[in-house]
Amino acid sequence: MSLMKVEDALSQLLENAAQIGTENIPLHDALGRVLAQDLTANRDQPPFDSSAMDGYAVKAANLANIPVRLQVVGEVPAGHRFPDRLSNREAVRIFTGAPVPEGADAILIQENTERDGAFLTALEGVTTGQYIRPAGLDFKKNDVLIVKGTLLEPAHLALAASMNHPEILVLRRPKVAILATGDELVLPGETPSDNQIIASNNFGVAALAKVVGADVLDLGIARDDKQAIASKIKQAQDAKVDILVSSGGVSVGEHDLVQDVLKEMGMDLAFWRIAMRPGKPLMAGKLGDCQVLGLPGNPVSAMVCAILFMQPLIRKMLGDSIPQRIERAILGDALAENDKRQSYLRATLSIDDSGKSVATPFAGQDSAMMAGLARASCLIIRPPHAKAANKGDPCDFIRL
Ligand SMILES: Nc1nc2c(c(=O)[nH]1)N[C@H]1C(S)=C(S)[C@@H](COP(=O)(O)OP(=O)(O)OC[C@H]3O[C@@H](n4cnc5c(N)ncnc54)[C@H](O)[C@@H]3O)O[C@H]1N2
Ligand code: MOO
Repeated sequence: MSLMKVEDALSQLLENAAQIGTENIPLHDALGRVLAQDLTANRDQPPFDSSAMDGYAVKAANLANIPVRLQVVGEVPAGHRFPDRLSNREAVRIFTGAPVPEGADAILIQENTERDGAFLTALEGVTTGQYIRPAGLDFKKNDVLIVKGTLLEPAHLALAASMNHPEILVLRRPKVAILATGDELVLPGETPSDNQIIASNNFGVAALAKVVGADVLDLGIARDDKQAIASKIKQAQDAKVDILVSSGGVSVGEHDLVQDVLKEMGMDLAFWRIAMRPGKPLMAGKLGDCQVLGLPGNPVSAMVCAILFMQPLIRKMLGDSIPQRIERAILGDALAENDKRQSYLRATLSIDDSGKSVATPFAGQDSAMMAGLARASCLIIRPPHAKAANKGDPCDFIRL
């Protein structure tokens, strides 16, 4: 059976990915979410000419010759307003953020004054407009300040608050169900028999889904039994998940039942078996509206396929126009000629003396070895049939 090219499989998967729906959420919950509509200011900021300093609101022209004595006719803290108009040779005690009284056109900072009861002496001159923030300086009502599609960061939330939006329309988080399959698996903390191992894929794959903005439903482990697998898949359907990600049971052995069960439940198979290492048995399909990814069971294969396919799928659903980022480095070690499968080699990243990124592959690349994956900081991409490469040759990589 021929193997599909990685790039073809990925573009087919992403082509089928519809953008997720929207929901209105409180601003406090919006960190890391994707804005679903342009956000428009509901008011001017500041809404009035306001003082930028603690000091005195004055007429700049009165301070042409200093020192000069002015009468202090009132006081205006932030949140209040001076009720009258300032006359010549008058000043109003003012604090940062307070509205500038009518008739005043500058703020004299208090460090440049001497106060003497109801009078002050101005020791320095001021220019017109000094230390006044005019109304609308930051933004004006109806300005679009955060555009649709923005990944919301802390500064966006502060800005949205000052625009007077208590709630915000964002893309829903894609819901991802995660299922492990295999008689040999038990959960961490359970007691494995002599023939069993601890299931690890759900934990790594769930985390990879969460970091790109998904909600995860962990379905646990299904035994290698059609009924058991079908009942877990039914659970995912009942929860109306957007993506179902299984691991294990997608290769060619008699106990690899996942694809059969899914097809019996109505899945349209999109592709199965990719020219890549690790991850050859990767499978994808659609079960109703739900995208299905069948990851291989080997722990590194499951993680690498989740990075290469599941994460871009989630990102695409969240409107990311570049769902996968490929960077360039030079090799920190020589590599042998590659065969027909595109390889993803666990490697470390460093910076050499000239500032170039250097990717150095590990010697051991077995797809069952998790310790190495946890030490890796990138995956070097080796195209099919790549010629032997020397240390210092260029390479592509995906950052982990
Ligand atoms: N004759 C062939 N045999 C295999 C082929 C092939 O093309 N022809 N492909 C190999 C490749 S490549 C991979 S990758 C594996 C993947 O097979 P499955 O997806 O069917 O996975 P399993 O057989 O169920 O498990 C493989 C391996 O991974 C362990 N595993 C499974 N789930 C978990 C989990 N949740 N946490 C930790 N470890 C897990 C499982 O115990 C097995 O050791 O097939 C090759 N065979
Ligand atoms: O290609 Mo399989 O994914 O590990 O070894």
